[in-house]
Amino acid sequence: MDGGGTTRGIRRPPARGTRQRFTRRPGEDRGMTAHQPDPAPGTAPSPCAWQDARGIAAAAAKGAGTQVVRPLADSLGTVLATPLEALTDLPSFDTSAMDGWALSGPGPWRLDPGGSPGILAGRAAPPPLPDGHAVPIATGARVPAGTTAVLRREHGEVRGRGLERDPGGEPVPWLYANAGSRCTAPGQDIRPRGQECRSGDPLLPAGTPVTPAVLGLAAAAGYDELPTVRPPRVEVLVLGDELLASGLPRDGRIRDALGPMLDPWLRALGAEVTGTRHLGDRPGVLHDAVAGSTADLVVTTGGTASGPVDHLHPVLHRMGAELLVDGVAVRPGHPMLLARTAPARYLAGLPGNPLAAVSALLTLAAPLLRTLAGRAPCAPLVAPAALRLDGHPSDTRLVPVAFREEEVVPLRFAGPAMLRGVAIADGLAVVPPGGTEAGDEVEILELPWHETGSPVSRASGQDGSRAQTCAAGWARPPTRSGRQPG
Ligand SMILES: Nc1nc2c(c(=O)[nH]1)N[C@H]1C(S)=C(S)[C@@H](COP(=O)(O)OP(=O)(O)OC[C@H]3O[C@@H](n4cnc5c(N)ncnc54)[C@H](O)[C@@H]3O)O[C@H]1N2
Ligand code: MOO
Repeated sequence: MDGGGTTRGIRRPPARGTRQRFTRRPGEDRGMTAHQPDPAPGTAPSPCAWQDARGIAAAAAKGAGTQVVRPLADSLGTVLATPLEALTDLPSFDTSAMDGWALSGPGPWRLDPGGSPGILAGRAAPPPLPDGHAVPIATGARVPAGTTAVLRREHGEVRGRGLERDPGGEPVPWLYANAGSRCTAPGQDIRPRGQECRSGDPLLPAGTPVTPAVLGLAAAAGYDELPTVRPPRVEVLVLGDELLASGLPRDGRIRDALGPMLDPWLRALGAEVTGTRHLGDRPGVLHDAVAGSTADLVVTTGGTASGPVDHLHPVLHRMGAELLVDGVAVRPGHPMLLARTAPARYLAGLPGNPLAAVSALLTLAAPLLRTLAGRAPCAPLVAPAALRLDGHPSDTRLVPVAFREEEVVPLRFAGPAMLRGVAIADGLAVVPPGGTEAGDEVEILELPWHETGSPVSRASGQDGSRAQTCAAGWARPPTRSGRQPG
């Protein structure tokens, strides 16, 4: 197992560790479990410890996911809303596992003359096979009642027996197992009905991501459609009069780096992005956009601090929104916030500095979306750091890192306003206050583009149950990105 104290490398420790990490301290359990009373407006601790902020975000939307039944073809990339039970036995009849002959009893076996192709897959129930007889059979065909075994074609030979002739004068065909063949033992090469599952057997739990293999299993088990969790709908509101949508920075204005980044990143986290709008810095426009949004989650960028045109807090206050997280003890991104703007409607306020926005996306939006999308919590990934990771005196730091063999190395250009480091990163290291020494294990937040082919999948091969990554991946069906909300 990979949970032993001596195991090194990039790995997922046992889930028990996850729960310990989210252990609540007295007075800080607000929002940590479903069905707990909501916090009173304005009582969110400020700033909130990073792990607590993640826990609050994960728990805030418990039970808010919506079930939708979809045709199989439209279910890829979603998550099962309910357990999947077999609608049939699998196989649903005793099936030949090989091309050859169905046999009854010990050989040699009498064959019907005429060289018929015998029993083919997809045909109705064949007549019973009398003792001492054989009949040609194809892989996947129903074996007739009375069959004791299937003999593979390469293990048998058809020939006459002495001078025996049929009424037409032709040699009577008999089937002989090849000399030394031990391939006629009872049950040989027969897949018995119900070998894989019985009707009603549980196949997959709720929360299972619908992968191509799940689609195949569901089809085999009799499903035409699946109960799935509707992907959470997210609207992105990009704030800032200084932002340009194209071209080179000019006249003190800069390119919007977050609009192009957030749409696909949110989709990779399992969301359906209904649109990205640029609102500038007008409080009335922001108010109307947030209040009028029908999205499950509104993600705003910028405006979280207390500058002259930072309107997010006043707008949320005017709306009577409930601040679940108002500032997090994390660098970068400490002004990030999470609010409930209406029942089952949330707003994640990402700071404007681009790496701070990434930090907030992973700290607040990702766990909330994971819950809304019906996905089970993901065991954290840990890895030893190749170098010392400098820490903040009192806050958690999130540092872009690259996987190198079985370690992670911190990357340059990791300032709050920079994206150069994270653009080549495999994950963000979670550096506790005070920092870590070279060789210390740190938690890693994976980035969705390193879901496959990374050392993660190799390291977690010791335990297949933990081989899934936290990201939802890039395989979701195309979205209506850019569409204005209706
Ligand atoms: N007096 C204080 N000032 C600031 C504090 C503080 O604690 N006290 N915190 C700083 C930190 S940390 C951050 S992060 C920012 C957060 O600011 P806002 O969320 O209000 O963001 P803005 O002021 O709108 O923008 C900050 C910065 O980011 C640039 N930006 C904004 N949007 C985008 C975008 N879509 N693409 C690229 N760059 C963007 C914007 O031009 C600013 O340079 O507050 C600090 N101030
Ligand atoms: O959150 Mo800010 O970007 O740390 O500087």
